[in-house]
Order: sequence, then C-alpha cells, then structure tokens
Amino acid sequence: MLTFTAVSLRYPTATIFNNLTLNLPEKRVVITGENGSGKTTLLMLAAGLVMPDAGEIAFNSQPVTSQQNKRRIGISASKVALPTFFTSRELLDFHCHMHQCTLDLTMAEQLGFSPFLQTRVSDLSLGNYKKLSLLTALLHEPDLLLLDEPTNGLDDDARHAMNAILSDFTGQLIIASHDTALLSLSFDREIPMQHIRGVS
Ligand SMILES: Nc1ncnc2c1ncn2[C@@H]1O[C@H](COP(=O)(O)OP(=O)(O)OP(=O)(O)O)[C@@H](O)[C@H]1O
Repeated sequence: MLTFTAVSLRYPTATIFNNLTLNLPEKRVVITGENGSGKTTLLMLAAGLVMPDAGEIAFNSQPVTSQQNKRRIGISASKVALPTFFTSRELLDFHCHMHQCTLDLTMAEQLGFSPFLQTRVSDLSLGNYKKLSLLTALLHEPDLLLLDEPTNGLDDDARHAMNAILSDFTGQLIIASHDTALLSLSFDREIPMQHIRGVS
C-alpha cells in the first residue's frame, strides 16, 4: 500500500501539494488530470525521486527512499531520463545488475524491441525510447509499478503488448494518464488530480 502523509511540495511558481494525505491500498489505480495538474510529480514523489518539502511517503509502511523499497519500485516517466551513452542492451544489463535481477528479454520481444537492443539509447526513436523506459520499470519485477502515460508514443502492436503485460502484472500498479481510452485495463480506483489536490 502506498501512502502519502501530510505531504507538501512547493515549486517556485506554484504549490503542487499542500498537506496531502492519501492512502492507496488498491491494486490498480489510475490518476487522471489535465496537463500540468501534478500527475508526474505525484509519481516522482512515490518513486522517491522528488523529495517533498514536508511529509512522508511510504510503500508497505517503509519510506519509498529506503534501500529495500528502491528495489521494489519501478517507474517509467518522461522526466526519468535514461543514460544515453549505453546501448539498450547495456542499459538493461546494468539495470538488472543494480536491481539484482536476471535479464529476461521476453518482454522486449513482446514489445517488438529486440531489433533495437544494440542501438545506442541516444539513437532510439521516441516510441522505442518509451519501450526501453517501460522495460527498465518492469524488468526487476517491482511490487509497485509507477507509469506515466505508458501508451504515449507506442504503435498499436506495442500498445496491445503493453496492455497484456500490465494485465498480467500482480503488484500494485499506479498509472498517470490523461487518455485512459488507450488502456484496455480495469482499475480499482480512478482519482482525478483535482480531487487529490482539492482534498490536500
Ligand atoms: N522541477 C520543477 N520546477 C518547477 N516547476 C515544476 C517542476 N516540475 C514540475 N513543475 C510544475 O509543476 C506542475 C505539475 O507538473 P507535472 O509534470 O507534475 O504535471 P502533469 O500533470 O504530469 O502534466 P502533463 O500531463 O503535461 O505531463 C506544472 O505546473 C509544472 O510546470
């Protein structure tokens, strides 16, 4: 279960969260909202990649920044940039080394990514970069998977494959999206950002 307790975050231009308390016990959650409403920021906080000014964010009762949770959490978001100097395969090897997992290329094959494993990350097309980002979120079999607009940039075949992969995912899944129509998934809870920020 993911919990935000009295979380505040202010950027120079705006207060994004003000004393937000939010419990997410549901397995499959989709967060909706217009551009700039704070969806990505919420996921970045949940991944421990953005620090709140105040408050605590925990997964299964431990801070998301704990060593144990770093291995349990997977995130794919455009703001999480991939190192460009690796080939895709090198990056996946490195990722699995860091997360102590064995590299299984089945998902890469499902997403139609196999022909691009030897391509340098800097040279990937937008859609293939997205696939690689999704692979880095998924390969270590996280217990909490945070996906920002997971279908953005994917062609039809890859989108179907992604939906199938996510249907089989057994951990907690939190998706941020302004276009849920492209996700053929059922969710236990849909929360508009307006509501999250309104109750904060
Ligand atoms: N590092 C930052 N510094 C200052 N402001 C930021 C920073 N990151 C995000 N913001 C601002 O915070 C607000 C929320 O941004 P965020 O990216 O979380 O929205 P979003 O709902 O994911 O948007 P989109 O649907 O366009 O991806 C925006 O006004 C954005 O400009």
